[in-house]
Parts: sequence; structure tokens; C-alpha cells
Amino acid sequence: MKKVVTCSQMKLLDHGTIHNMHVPSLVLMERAALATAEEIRKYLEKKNGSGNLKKERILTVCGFGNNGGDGIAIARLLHLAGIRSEIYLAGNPDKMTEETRHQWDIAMSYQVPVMNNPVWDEYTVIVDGIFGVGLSREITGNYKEIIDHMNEAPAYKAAVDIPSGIHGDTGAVLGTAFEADLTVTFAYKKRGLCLYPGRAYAGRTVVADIGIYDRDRDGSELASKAAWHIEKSDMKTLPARKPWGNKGTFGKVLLVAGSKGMCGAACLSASAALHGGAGMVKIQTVEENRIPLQSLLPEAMLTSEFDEEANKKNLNWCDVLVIGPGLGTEGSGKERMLWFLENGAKAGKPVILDADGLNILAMHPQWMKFIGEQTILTPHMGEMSRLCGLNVSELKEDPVARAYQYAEKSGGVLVLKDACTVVTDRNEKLYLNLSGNSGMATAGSGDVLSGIIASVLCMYLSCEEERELSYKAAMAVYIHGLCGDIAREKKGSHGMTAKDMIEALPEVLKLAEVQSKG
Ligand SMILES: NC(=O)C1=CN([C@@H]2O[C@H](COP(=O)(O)OP(=O)(O)OC[C@H]3O[C@@H](n4cnc5c(N)ncnc54)[C@H](O)[C@@H]3O)[C@@H](O)[C@H]2O)[C@@H](O)CC1
Ligand SMILES: Nc1ncnc2c1ncn2[C@@H]1O[C@H](COP(=O)(O)OP(=O)(O)O)[C@@H](O)[C@H]1O
Ligand SMILES: [K+]
Repeated sequence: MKKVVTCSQMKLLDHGTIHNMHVPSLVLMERAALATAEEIRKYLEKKNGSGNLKKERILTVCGFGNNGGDGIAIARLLHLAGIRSEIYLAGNPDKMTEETRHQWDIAMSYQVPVMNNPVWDEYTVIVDGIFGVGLSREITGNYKEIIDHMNEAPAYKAAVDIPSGIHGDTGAVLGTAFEADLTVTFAYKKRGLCLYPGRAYAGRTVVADIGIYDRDRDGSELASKAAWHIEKSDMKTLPARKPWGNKGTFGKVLLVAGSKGMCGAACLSASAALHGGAGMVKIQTVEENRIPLQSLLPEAMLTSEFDEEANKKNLNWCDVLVIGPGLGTEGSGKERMLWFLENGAKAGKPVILDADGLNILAMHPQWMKFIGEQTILTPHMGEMSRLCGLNVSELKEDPVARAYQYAEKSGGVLVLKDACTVVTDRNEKLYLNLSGNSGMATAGSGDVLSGIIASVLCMYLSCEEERELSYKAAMAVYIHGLCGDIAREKKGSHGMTAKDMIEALPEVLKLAEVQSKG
């Protein structure tokens, strides 16, 4: 797992390194510049092979804050490496911070060329050192014009720390923003580099270690308030399958899903749970779905009984409940959802509430009392809008804040699905997902996720290791994204379907097994 920070957390870390550890600010700046210049040099060498770099011409656009100081130092390092490198100062030089002024004096001593009226399309690389984590308001006027020129230029574009104009906490565009091919960010990813649209503006992101001191790297106050993103190497922490286990050991999933004429969602969710390693899956559905479901998925069991006795038996049998895929919001769907939600909560079973399960909850807010710390809610933006009454554009302005609020209100684990899915709980554990792609915006993709979450919960049933429910949900979201990435590799983002993601699931989970064997 890697930490993701807000701008104010990053400033605290910078401040602590400088003032408590006595690392001069200029040392951090030099390391930031060295790391960025090195990435640019690597790009140029890849582009030019062993040929020389005479045709290259780099313009670094610098603001007067410390992001600008990084930029001036980058321009100097590239100049000293024998590459044509020039500086363009954006903004008022009288407002330079002390460090940036210092960088300016060094650059002038080394006679780094300064441009006053750059011809934008003459450059092969443009570096953006205008604003970093200090951006505090909309970009307007001259700055806006400059950024628009930079974007229109044909050059390769590199951003220092974060593209200017991207809100470091929400990923929103403040007025306008630099469209980078590469962003070299320092110490940790900022939230705005994970969330969209910021993530798209950043291009390829490299995290450079510049020697920031972080006492709380793993465990304490700041860390608990930080966000995390799961990465491939974390998959080796998934519990191994016990050699002596049987299908009971590996978890029993009860899927309350499907309604008359709607069995596809149930089928996808059940199939994902089985491919994810759940020992047994039983679908509680309507009798009309028996033949299609049993033909499509003979591995799953099926029941259409719905009375107190049968329900109790099914509930006792299962380890994990999934409620919602294809359930419909009226009639039998509503009754089934209410019975299993209420009694699942009373029995202390983990419940994954998805799709129509969430829509029914939105229509009956009095049932919120059955949501608790064992419930995982998996709304997409539309479902979230119905649940919390805000419209989708309001949600997208700050999805993390909205997710926190709803997790706090509901008491459950919230999986707010989007291009960057946010997972959080009432303790403000926060995960931002970085796997997956736009090919996953296809019907049934969410049903696959609910099945994968169920299977990940099952993996932990027979294992001694305790993990929080939010972590398990975030891990499942990450796995789901990897399935999407493999499906895209095989089928392309236009043609891939939810079924292709299920087919990729064994391959993704095999990766975890191979990793854990070293
Ligand atoms: N010593 C440190 O603290 C370090 C800082 N570093 C760099 O410094 C950056 C942060 O530096 P700063 O805190 O100086 O902030 P920035 O360089 O991001 O810019 C802040 C300045 O821009 C102004 N500003 C904000 N939004 C504006 C807008 N829309 N229009 C016009 N002006 C606007 C602010 O009032 C402030 O004066 C980091 O992103 C990183 O690149 C790194 O060099 C590492 C060490
Ligand atoms: N652009 C994207 N990048 C990454 N993941 C995406 C993207 N678009 C959608 N997804 C993922 O695909 C899934 C879609 O789920 P959902 O909207 O519930 O689909 P459905 O209702 O059709 O089953 C979510 O897990 C979401 O995070
Ligand atoms: K920048």
C-alpha cells in the first residue's frame, strides 16, 4: 500500500522535515529538481536513442512560489547537462519566496537563459513549475493565458509535483489546468493525482523520494488520516487457501438477487463470487429464474423459497450476504431485501448491499437502522445521488468528502464506485483505487464487483489474520480493476464485457498465489 496525502498533510510533512529535522528547504528543492530533471533526461534519451540531444529545447515555466523554485532548479540542472534549457518567469518576481529567490540567483550565476516572450511551439519539452500544492484559487488572467499556450504547444509536457490548476485534494480543475504527459510528484501521491479529472491531467505519474521525514509512515495520527492506494504487491497478503480446507471452509455466499425476467445480474455476481474462490454460492431468487440460472451457472445453488423458516435456514447457512443485483425495487424484491437486510444485521452477518438493494434503501430511509459496521454499500454515482440527495455533479466536486459524510451517517463501509473508486468507513479509513479503466463502464461490471467483494470476505473466514472490512472491500475493488485491465488487454476497451472481467479473475488471483510463494 502506498500513502496518498492532501496538500495540507504534505505541507505539514515538508514543515516537519525542515523545522524538526533541520533539513534545509533548499536541499529538498534540489532533490525534487534532480528527480524531475532525471525523469526528463530519461524521456529524452528514450526518444533520441543514443543520438545527441541537440534538437531538444526545453522551456521551464516558473511561478514565484516554491513550485517555481523547483522549476528554476530543474532548468539549471538541464542547462548544466548540456541541453538547451530556458526559463520563463510567470508572475511577479517581487513576490518570490526566499527559496525561489535563492534558486533564481543560482540560475543567474550559471547563466541559464531567460525568455521573456517565448515562441511556444519552438520547444520540444515544456515543464510546468507554476503552481504546486499551494494553489488556492481559480486560475485567471495572465496565468490562464500562459497555461493555455503551454497546452496548445506541441511539446512533451512535464509537471512539477502536480499540474498547475489541479486542486491537490479533489482533482478538480480550477479555471484551467496544465495537461501533462508526465508528472513527477514528491514524497507521496496527492489525492488530486488519483481522483479525476486531475489524474487524467497528470499523465504518467512518478513518485520521487526527496527525503521527506514521516514519523507516521505506517501507524499514527497523520497516517490514520491519510489515504492509501493498494498496489499489486499487496495481493500477496491475501490469505492462502488452507490445504485441508473443504468447500465449507472457503465460505458460503447467499446472493439475494434477480427478479422476474431479470437474472443476468444475479448470474454475473454469483459467477464472480465462484471464480473468486468462494466455496459455495446459493442464489435466493424467483422461481422463473431457475432454468436460465441453472443452465448458465450449474455451480451455483438456487432457492426460490421465501418464508420465515426457509429464510432462517438460508441465513444460518451463509457466511456472507449479497443483496441487490437485479432485485427490482417493488414487490417481492423489496420484501426479500428488507427481510435479509434486517435479519442479516441482527445475525451479525457481513452484508454487501448493491444495485437495487441501494435503490430500495434510498426509497425507505427508515431502514438505515439496519446498516452497520458489517454492511458494505456499493453505490455508483447515480445510486449515491439517490441515497444522499445530492446531484451527481455535486458528488463529483468532492467525492471523498461526500463518501466520508455518508459512511459516518450510515455507519457502514462505503464503496463509492467511479473511475476512481473511493472506499471509506466511519473511522475515516480511506482508500483511493488506481486499477481499472474506462472499458469497465459496461453493463454488469458492478454486479461482478459485488461477487468479488463476497469472495474476498470469504478468503478471510478461515484465516487468523484480522483485517478491517474497509481494507477487504478496497482490496476487492483493486482486484476488480485488475480484472478490467486484463480484459482490456485481451479485448480492448470498446469490446470488453463484464463476463471478460470474470474470466480474468482467476488470472489475477493466481498472481497473488505466485507472489506469496516468492
Ligand atoms: N520547502 C518546501 O516546502 C518544499 C516545497 N516544494 C515545492 O513547493 C511547492 C509548494 O510551494 P508553495 O507552498 O510556495 O506553493 P506554490 O508554489 O504552489 O504557489 C503558491 C503561491 O501561489 C499563489 N497562488 C495560489 N493560487 C493562485 C492562483 N490561482 N493565481 C495566482 N496565484 C496563486 C499563492 O498565494 C502562493 O503565493 C510544492 O508543490 C513543491 O513543488 C518542494 O521543493 C519540496 C520542498
Ligand atoms: N472509467 C473507469 N475507470 C475505472 N473503473 C471504472 C470506470 N468506469 C466504471 N468503472 C468501474 O466499473 C464498475 C461499474 O459499476 P456499475 O456502474 O455498478 O455497473 P452496472 O450497474 O452496470 O453493473 C464500478 O466498479 C466502477 O468503479
Ligand atoms: K506544477
